[in-house]
Amino acid sequence: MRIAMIGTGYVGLVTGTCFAETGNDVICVDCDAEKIRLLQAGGCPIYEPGLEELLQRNIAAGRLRFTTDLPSAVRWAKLIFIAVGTPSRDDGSVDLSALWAVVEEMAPHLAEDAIVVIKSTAPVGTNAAVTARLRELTGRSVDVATNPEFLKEGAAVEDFMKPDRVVVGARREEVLEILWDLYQPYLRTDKPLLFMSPESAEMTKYAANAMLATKISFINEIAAICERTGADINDVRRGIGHDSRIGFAFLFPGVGYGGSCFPKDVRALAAVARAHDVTPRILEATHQVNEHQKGILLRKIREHFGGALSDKTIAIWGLSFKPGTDDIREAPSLVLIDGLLQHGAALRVYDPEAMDNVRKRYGNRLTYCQHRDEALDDADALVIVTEWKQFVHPDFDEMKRRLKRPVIFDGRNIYNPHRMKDLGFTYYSIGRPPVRP
Ligand SMILES: NC(=O)c1ccc[n+]([C@@H]2O[C@H](COP(=O)([O-])OP(=O)(O)OC[C@H]3O[C@@H](n4cnc5c(N)ncnc54)[C@H](O)[C@@H]3O)[C@@H](O)[C@H]2O)c1
Ligand SMILES: O=c1ccn([C@@H]2O[C@H](COP(=O)(O)OP(=O)(O)O[C@H]3O[C@H](CO)[C@@H](O)[C@H](O)[C@H]3O)[C@@H](O)[C@H]2O)c(=O)[nH]1
Repeated sequence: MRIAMIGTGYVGLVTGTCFAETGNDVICVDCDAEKIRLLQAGGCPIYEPGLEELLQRNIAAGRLRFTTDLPSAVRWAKLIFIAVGTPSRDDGSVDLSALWAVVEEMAPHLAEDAIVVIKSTAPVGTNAAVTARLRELTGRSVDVATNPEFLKEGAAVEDFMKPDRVVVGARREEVLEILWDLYQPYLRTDKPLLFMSPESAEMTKYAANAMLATKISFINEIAAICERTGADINDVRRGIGHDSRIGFAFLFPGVGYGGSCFPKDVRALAAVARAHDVTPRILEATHQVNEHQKGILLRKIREHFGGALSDKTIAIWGLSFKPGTDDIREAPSLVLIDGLLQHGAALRVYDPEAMDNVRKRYGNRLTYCQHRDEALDDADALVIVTEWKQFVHPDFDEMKRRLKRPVIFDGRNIYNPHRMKDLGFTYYSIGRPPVRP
């Protein structure tokens, strides 16, 4: 199948590469000329486990190409996926300007039998609006399907190759058949392709993200109650997770959800609800709890040091919004860094992949450390924001030698409080009472 992927970001690049892997001819398009130049030169603009190897293999096989020339790519392709960003506006509603720019630019170049597939997350009604606009621009009826993407960053290739399900919203059976054929290699076990209306497909994407975000805000609220009452959230989490009606997934307490999806999609669905006279009480609560949660580490740090931080040096481990990615969009680490800087603290930071992105944002206001342990040198405390695997088993003796004081604020509950107490640390975590040596 000849596929044009318009928008070569986290989703477009992973999706395009994975389509090439099953033998399709794919051309990835982006208006960012620098990104395309890097990809054409064999580089990879993002960190995503397994992606680079897959990219190289498919480029070498001649199945995967990159261009800024949207018209030529559209003329050549049978399937045209749109995977551009759909960010939030200030009021929480979705900014679809990139998607509309693509629709306007592609229209004159669409082949007679081309199918447009919206992969970007876009609110209910977008498919109908794009269909109507393409009819105006081309003077004929163009097939427009909605095929939301459910991959997670840090596990994007794995998620795309082995999806729990594929959702296709389309108005004609023939379109479904073509997309079924495309996705069949990824659905070889018992995983379904679910066919529905474009409206239901659009809602499914938002409902899935809102449900997952709500679980996280729920457990973070329970963690806050645990902390005040002497209960341990980790025991409570296990106590409820074993109930098969509840399960364990997405019930890890932490520093709030970040990333380019949950924050914006919860707000976007709330905006859609309000626009249709539905009061989105749960969605608003989910968002508010999360905003509050992003401040939890700063509150604990200030309380520990009695408010003043201007003579303190804080070490931070983990800057990306989750492990396995270099992405810092809406990362809780940024809220913490902004707060600590505002209170005058000096910061020594380390992340295995996200340092370049953080450096672009903060310049020389932070000290960037090459190695995990280097960040600890002469710091008054260590703060763990992202649970990268390499933070789980540090040398605690070395940690104590390097830190000015043996104090840890753990935003991801990666250590056992009893052990930390025995090792001589003052240890704060989420939803568990603090321990002191
Ligand atoms: N990141 C994820 O994990 C994820 C997962 C599922 C769904 N989504 C959704 O997928 C969409 C894309 O997300 P992303 O994280 O890949 O975004 P991204 O910002 O990483 O990538 C978007 C790309 O589109 C390009 N672009 C913008 N306007 C363009 C135009 N007119 N022509 C060509 N290229 C253009 C940008 O230069 C950028 O490279 C969003 O709607 C998002 O909500 C994201
Ligand atoms: O139990 C948990 C699980 C996650 N998180 C946080 O939630 C955020 C999002 O994590 P995750 O969902 O793993 O990554 P994303 O790449 O944002 O993926 C989400 O958003 C994508 C974009 O829409 C969807 O495609 C995915 O299905 C959906 O999981 C991160 O900050 C995590 O630290 C928690 O705090 N506790």
